[in-house]
Amino acid sequence: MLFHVRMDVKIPHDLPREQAAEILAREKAYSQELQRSGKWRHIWRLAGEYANFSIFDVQDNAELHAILSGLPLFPFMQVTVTPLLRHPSAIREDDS
Ligand SMILES: O=C(O)C[C@H]1C=CC(=O)O1
Repeated sequence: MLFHVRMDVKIPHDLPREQAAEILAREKAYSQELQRSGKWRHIWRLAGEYANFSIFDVQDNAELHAILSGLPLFPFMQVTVTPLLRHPSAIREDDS
């Protein structure tokens, strides 16, 4: 199942710098591992915002929830999920 996910990040200003750096390093490693696995298909920065648009390809809602709630930055994110399905006019074969 494909999901569009918007992640808006708000790290509190009073979070110690070293703690923020450690969380960001773990976030990057977690994200890149999921990208290598094929579950996190796309990640795009939204210009001018500390936010991304991502596409996930997972088994079901439960797997998506487990992945998102495991993000090291999850406590500092607002996450918006939109389930996707193939558009009847789509011509790319790998878009499902
Ligand atoms: O920077 C972000 O958009 C938040 C988060 C998502 C993946 C990652 O490495 O950081």
